[in-house]
Parts: sequence; structure tokens; C-alpha cells
Amino acid sequence: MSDAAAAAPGADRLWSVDEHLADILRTVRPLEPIELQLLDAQGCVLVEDVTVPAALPPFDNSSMDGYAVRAADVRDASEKFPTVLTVVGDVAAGGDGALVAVGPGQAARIMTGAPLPPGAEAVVPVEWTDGGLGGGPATTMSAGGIAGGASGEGAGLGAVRVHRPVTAGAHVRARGSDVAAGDLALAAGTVLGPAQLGLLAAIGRATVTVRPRPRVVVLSTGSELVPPGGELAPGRIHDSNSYLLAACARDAGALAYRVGAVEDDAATLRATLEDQIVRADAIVTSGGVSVGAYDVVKAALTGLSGDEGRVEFRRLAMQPGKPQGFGRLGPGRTPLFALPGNPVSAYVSFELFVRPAVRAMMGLEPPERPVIRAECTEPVGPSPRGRRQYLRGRYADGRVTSVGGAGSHLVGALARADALIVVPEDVTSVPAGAEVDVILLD
Ligand SMILES: Nc1nc2c(c(=O)[nH]1)N[C@H]1C(S)=C(S)[C@@H](COP(=O)(O)OP(=O)(O)OC[C@H]3O[C@@H](n4cnc5c(N)ncnc54)[C@H](O)[C@@H]3O)O[C@H]1N2
Ligand code: MOO
Repeated sequence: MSDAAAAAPGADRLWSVDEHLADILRTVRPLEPIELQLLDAQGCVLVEDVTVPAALPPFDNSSMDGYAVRAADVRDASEKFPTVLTVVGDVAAGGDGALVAVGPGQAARIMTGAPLPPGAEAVVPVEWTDGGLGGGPATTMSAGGIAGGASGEGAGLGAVRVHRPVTAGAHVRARGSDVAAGDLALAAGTVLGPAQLGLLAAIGRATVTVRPRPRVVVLSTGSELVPPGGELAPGRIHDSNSYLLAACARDAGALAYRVGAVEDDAATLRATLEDQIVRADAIVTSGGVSVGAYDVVKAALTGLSGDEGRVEFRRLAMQPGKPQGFGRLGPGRTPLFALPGNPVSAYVSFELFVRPAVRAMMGLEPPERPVIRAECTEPVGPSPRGRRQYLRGRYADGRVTSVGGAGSHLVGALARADALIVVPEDVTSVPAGAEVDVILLD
């Protein structure tokens, strides 16, 4: 929490959604950069400028399977009057083009990606030749003569008839034509997707320095909770929140550690948090933040001091998601989000508050999901005055339809939704055809 927020009488006033989010974003910090293997860095923000150490391609090479030739030799080639060249060797990708030199009247069979041999200036695609078979235009190259994938000696020797001329440089990818040595390959701040990781690998980088994915520990609380797959005794329900929230964390970009359900006992919860905090960049709990007799998160984390950290429990002017806890735990001041237990409340709270925090920790900008305007296909409401309501909806072609009702236990409707419809604090109902803000969820 920021000092300003810590000084505010948080427990007895209603916080707006925007104030709560601003407090969170003031509090969380981008994680310290670390060096990661390329695939571990996917989705992360680069913190270094990466320059190209050596040109790409590193050597002139063929873009087609065909024959490396001297342009002057094939200047007059046509199907009617083919130019006949002596094939002096064979160059495969990975082969050493320097072993075969192409002199006047000569050609070398060459495969896509293979280095252009000395003397050759261009490549004639095999389809523009007889493929060395003495017939009409070839469609493929025969396998003969590329033994071992190497080049040179004894390979595909004979004659080839060339049916079309090529100019110097035709079907040749020049050294450095992609990126040159010293070029900026990727600037600091770039988010590493597949193409960026491909470029890094192509220029020979095995590791990069990035802001890592936050490690988010997810635990749910409630003595009524039974893991999925377990038998439900009377009064028990399955723990869905730890799965829901761990999945949310992964979806936001974090590495999620799902702890599962902790019973409603403050000492057990404190001990679990102590165990877990060593592997956490952030902690997310669900349940136990309201005003019930067994509100264990509130009981365990209220009144912390000094190195224990500080967690503040608040009421927010929103629905669902009214009761929330947020603060920092332990000497490392690990951000802790205590979300309400109702599954839809937990989900909406994660989307609105934890997801932006995760993204801010990764250095991703902007941290929030995009909000668009959409027309309501049906009336929406009622919505409580003074609270910003987030209804589940389905969005298509600029229009949104509410699914399920406002109840924060409606996980069936949540699973059908792909958007959140935002009904502002001062609006209690929205007529069909009116425009609303919609948060797209995927
Ligand atoms: N007298 C009042 N009661 C309640 C208020 C209030 O202001 N005054 N607020 C309500 C609101 S709003 C919410 S949200 C909930 C929040 O309660 P808690 O965070 O203390 O959550 P629990 O009581 O532990 O659980 C609420 C509900 O959700 C179910 N649940 C909890 N954890 C899970 C889980 N991991 N998987 C599936 N379902 C879970 C739990 O069984 C309860 O049904 O408080 C209202 N009450
Ligand atoms: O505000 Mo609560 O989070 O509706 O269920």
C-alpha cells in the first residue's frame, strides 16, 4: 500500500474501483531483470538492447533448389535453344560452397540455403532446366549426387540444359540482406513473442535479460472446501477458486503455484503463508474477507506490524467484489491480494486488480485489459446505486448480451461469458440499445 492509502481510514469508507487499483499499481514494482533461456523468456519484456553480432544471412546463399551459374553463360538460354552447362558439383545446405568453383560454362547443383559457390552469380531454379535428365523442364531435383549432404566431388555430375536466363543475384539471398552486424535486433522494452525469439536464436543468442514472470501463489480458504475429485459430505463444496485463480494468474502471464484450500483456522493460514512466501512474488487468497464469524484471512492478517507487513481490508464501491484485502506481507513486502470467496467475485477481482499488478510486475504496458464501447442487445439491471457493477456478458459485432444474473455464485454463466459489462456507479439500469463499456476477456 502507498503511504497515502495507509494513512487513509481504509476500513470504514467505501473505496472506488479506481482508487483501489491506483493504490495497487503505486505499490507493486516491476520485478528485477534476470537472464533466461529463450523459451523461458517468452511473453517477457526485454530489458537490454540486443545488437546483431554477425550478419544474417552469414553468407550468400540460394533461395531455390536449382543450379548455381554465371549469368553471362545463360544470357541467351531459352526452352527452344537451351544453354548446356557442365555440372561440376553439388552444394547442399550445410555444405561448404567453397569446395566447388563454378567456371565459365559450368554449373553446380545447389539446394535452398546452401552457400553460393565461388564463381557463381545467380541460381537457375530446377524448373527452368531439364534437371540434368536430358528431357523437358524438370519438376524436382533427383536425389543422386548429394550423398552425405556434403558438397563437391562426384556429385550429380553431367550436363544440365538451362531454359531461361537469370541476372546476377537472381535467387540469391545476399549476406547481410536480412540484418547487418551492429544493427539493433531488438530494443529494450520489446515483448518477446515467437518472432522475436526466433530472431534471437537466429543471431545466436541462447539467453536474454528480461523481467521474469511473477511467481504467484494461489490459495483458497474455507473449511467447506473439498478438492475436485473428492467426495462431497453434506454442506461441503468443491474448491473451484484455487483453480480459477491459478488459471487467471497464468493467463495474466504469471507462473502460478496453486496451494489449494486451507481450513478456516488463522494459525494454519499464517503457517501456510509463511511456508509459501519464499517462492512468491505475489500471493492471492480467496475467501474469508467479509464480516462472518469465520473470516479467516481477515483474522490472520489484520493488525500485522513491522516485518510482518501490513494488509488492509476494504469495502469497494463495486459489485461483485465489495470486500477486498490488499497489502504487503513479510520482510520482503510481498504483495498480497485477499479476494472475496464468491467465485465470480474472486474472478472479477482478479481481472480488475491482480491482473494489472501481474502485468506491471512484468513491465508490460498498458497493464489493463482494453475497454470498448458496445450496444446492449437487451435491458441490463437492476444495478445497485453507488456501486460499479460488472455483469458477465457475451460480445459480438459491437453488441453485448448479459449472461446469467448479478449473483456472484453463478459460475455456469461465468464460463459462458467472454466480456464484462460495466454499469457505472450512478446508473441503476441500462435500456436495450444503450451503449456501455465492455471489458473483453479474451
Ligand atoms: N453480512 C454480510 N455478509 C456478506 C457480505 C456483507 O457485506 N455483509 N458481503 C458478501 C459479499 S459481497 C461477498 S463477496 C462475500 C465474501 O465473503 P468471503 O470473502 O468471506 O468468502 P467466504 O465467506 O469464505 O465465501 C463466500 C462464498 O464463496 C464460496 N467459496 C469460498 N471459497 C470458495 C472456493 N475456493 N471455491 C468455491 N467456492 C468458494 C463459499 O462457500 C461461500 O458460498 O461475503 C458476503 N457476505
Ligand atoms: O460483492 Mo460480493 O463480491 O457480490 O459477492
